Amino acid sequence: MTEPVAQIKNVKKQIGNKTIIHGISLNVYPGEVFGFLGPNGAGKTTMIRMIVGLMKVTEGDIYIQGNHVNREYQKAIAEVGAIIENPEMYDFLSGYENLKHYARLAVKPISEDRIKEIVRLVGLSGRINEKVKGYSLGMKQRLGIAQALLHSPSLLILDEPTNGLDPAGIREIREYIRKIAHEENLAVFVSSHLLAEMQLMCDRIGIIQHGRLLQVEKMDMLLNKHNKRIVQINAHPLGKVIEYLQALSWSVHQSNEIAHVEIEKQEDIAKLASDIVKGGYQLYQLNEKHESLENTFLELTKEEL
Ligand SMILES: Nc1ncnc2c1ncn2[C@@H]1O[C@H](COP(=O)(O)OP(=O)(O)OP(=O)(O)O)[C@@H](O)[C@H]1O
Repeated sequence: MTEPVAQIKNVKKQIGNKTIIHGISLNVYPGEVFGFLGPNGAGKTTMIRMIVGLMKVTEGDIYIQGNHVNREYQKAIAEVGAIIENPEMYDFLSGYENLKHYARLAVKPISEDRIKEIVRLVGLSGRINEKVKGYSLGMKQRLGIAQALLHSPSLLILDEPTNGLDPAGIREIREYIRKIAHEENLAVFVSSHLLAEMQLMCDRIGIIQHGRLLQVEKMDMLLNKHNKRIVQINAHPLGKVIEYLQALSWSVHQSNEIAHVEIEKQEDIAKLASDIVKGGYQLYQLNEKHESLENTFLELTKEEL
């Protein structure tokens, strides 16, 4: 079993008498993009600030490559590359000069080859000698990622990396993030409030709401689980219809005077209607409802009244 790069163990955060994070535990593994998904105010930035040691945990522990973030800060932080607010870049310098400047500030020496390799990885080789002021926002983001990766960290943390980007920019960032995770065997922890974006970028996601982690799941599992096709039927008498359908091996459950039947393909709809009528029951209504991940996410994070 691969060792996790980041281990978050029962972390709590309290500010004044307000609990912002209520005991979150999760691991992030090398080579994976882990999405931290939740609505605004859920606690994503607070969690990230604790992971990078910008904020103290109230309770619990965070380890990066086995180093405790508070007790072994220098060692832990050497393994982290992060973009938390917009990366600071000098507009009047070229992308390359910016990276050179950061390389000089680094604790460990960074080779010329490493700079070139990172520039290639974020797809800026052709434009790296141009001044940053001519870059698109997406290019600036990628330069920021390059800067965060210069010292070869094991964990890359990105807080809402697609904020402010146009659809083409979002797509680019998404593709580069996936590529970097896989090529560098890097653990990437990325936060967002946008499900559609996370769906395409992440290998696993954790859903956070009101400082609680509601669910952690592999993306493909989550999609399979929630991409069920459901047919809602209203038939009479409903209880009997449900028993009858279950006896015919349909997967049925009832909610609010409606029966929900799971189907796999289009033809199942005709078969279902025909079974009900053949059983001698009255079919009043039948319609398909797509249970998407989006609905599930909205359901999960719905504000409690
Ligand atoms: N210093 C603070 N004092 C009191 N409350 C705070 C403080 N910092 C954050 N909070 C509260 O903690 C909650 C979580 O905030 P946080 O910024 O972590 O959420 P988020 O998920 O990152 O949302 P967003 O995407 O809007 O930044 C919010 O309700 C916020 O108001």
